[in-house]
Amino acid sequence: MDPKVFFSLLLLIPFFCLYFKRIFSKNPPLPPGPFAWPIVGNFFQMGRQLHYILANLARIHGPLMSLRFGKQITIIASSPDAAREVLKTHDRDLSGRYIANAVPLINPKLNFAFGASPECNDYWRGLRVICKSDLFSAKVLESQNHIRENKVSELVGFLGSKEGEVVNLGETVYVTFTNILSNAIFSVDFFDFLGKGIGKDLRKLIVEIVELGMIPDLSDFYPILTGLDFQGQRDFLDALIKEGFTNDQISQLILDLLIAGTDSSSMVTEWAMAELMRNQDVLHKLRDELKREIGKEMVKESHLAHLPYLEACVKETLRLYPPGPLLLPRRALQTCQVMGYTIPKDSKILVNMWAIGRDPSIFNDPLRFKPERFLDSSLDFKGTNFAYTPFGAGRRVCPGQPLATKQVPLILASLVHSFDWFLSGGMKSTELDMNDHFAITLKKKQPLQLIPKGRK
Ligand code: HEM
Repeated sequence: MDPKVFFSLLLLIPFFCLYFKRIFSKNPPLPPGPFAWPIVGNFFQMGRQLHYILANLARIHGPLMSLRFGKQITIIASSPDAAREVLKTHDRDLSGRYIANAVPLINPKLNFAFGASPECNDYWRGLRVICKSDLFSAKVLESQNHIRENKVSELVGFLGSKEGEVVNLGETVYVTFTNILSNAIFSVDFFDFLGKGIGKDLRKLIVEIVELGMIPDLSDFYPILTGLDFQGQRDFLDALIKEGFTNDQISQLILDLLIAGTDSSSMVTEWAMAELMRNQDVLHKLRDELKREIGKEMVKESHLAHLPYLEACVKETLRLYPPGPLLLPRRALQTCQVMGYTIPKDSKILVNMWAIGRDPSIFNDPLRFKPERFLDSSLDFKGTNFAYTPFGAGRRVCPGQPLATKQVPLILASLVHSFDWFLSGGMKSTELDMNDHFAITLKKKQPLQLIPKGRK
């Protein structure tokens, strides 16, 4: 046989195998998706801005789509119905966490993790219960509101000292979000606004994990925490110790909480401020509400319940810029059938919440920052309406949501109420770069640089 014909036939074998497998398989097919090349699959169709690419592909292939990367199958849900199937109807089967081999969120020595726990095992269950009752319950959060208000007043003090100077807004509020969490657990600040303090290396460590996907040396981190001897606030730590968690496991848990909770909250605040700078009419409405309800006082948590426009601004920011645009990747614990398609065991599952939030068939004029759309809307953060679940839903729903939805509005309101803000270098608000950069979380590509001026 002519070698050319022979090699062409050889190349066709995988296609024939796939064809016959599909014809004779008893299972329904995989969800539709773009053509996958042998071995590399859809690798060359992907890129860094995965949320955009997946949204465009879903327009062609539908709300439940599959991609292949080598042997790995990835399923993407891109509509409220598909999200409901993944996060509610098949929540149990799809409640594993998919962790890429390169990202070492699970310490191999401990074989222990929380957000990165590969399945909902006893460790994970124990941690969820303790977090819910001893860190994020309404009672605990209420008893710690002085911590958040103190940290926010330090933030306002620091920004006051920077009047007329350019500040990197995201990095500045990041310090406050970190110290809120470190004080809630240990009664200590991890670092100050100059980056000095016991947790000074923490930022570098988290950037390595979250943005660069690098394998950091966690052994530097554990002594920082264990060295603290768990002083101060004891309830959360006592509950963990009582349940038999070791110091190393507790350190790993704190690292998980810091990774999941601090960047996400600072990003939302940064995006919200960027949108307020671009939409001065919204900024003025928000200011009017704050002035009406609070007068010249500092913003307190007790004010938040009376600030519906502030809440709408936060919700609108989370619609356009969910820090987890694809939520956190899940993993199929077993093969199951969803919307008439087969999802094989160990598939990676993504929910494109970013695409759902920008879908014109769900949200009118979706690219406009229009908080008013949330004023008379029943959409909330509970994860029951699948057109809007920035905190996820089901078993793996964000446990930090009760804290996040207190601290983000508190800080945003304080920034708006206490300062006038100007863009650096005389930039006009229409020139503000709103491009994003997606690396696990959705960052602003150009950090927001603003100049504060205290309001009288
Ligand atoms: C605006 C802020 C935040 C947003 C938008 C957010 C969003 C999310 C999302 C989408 C998930 C994945 C849910 C799923 O798989 O269905 C998640 C998981 C998680 N979040 Fe948050 N989060 C925020 C703040 C926080 C805070 C403040 C903490 C804690 C201090 C936190 C701790 C966690 C943890 C531990 C997980 C993993 C839960 C698990 O796998 O069981 N998050 N978050």
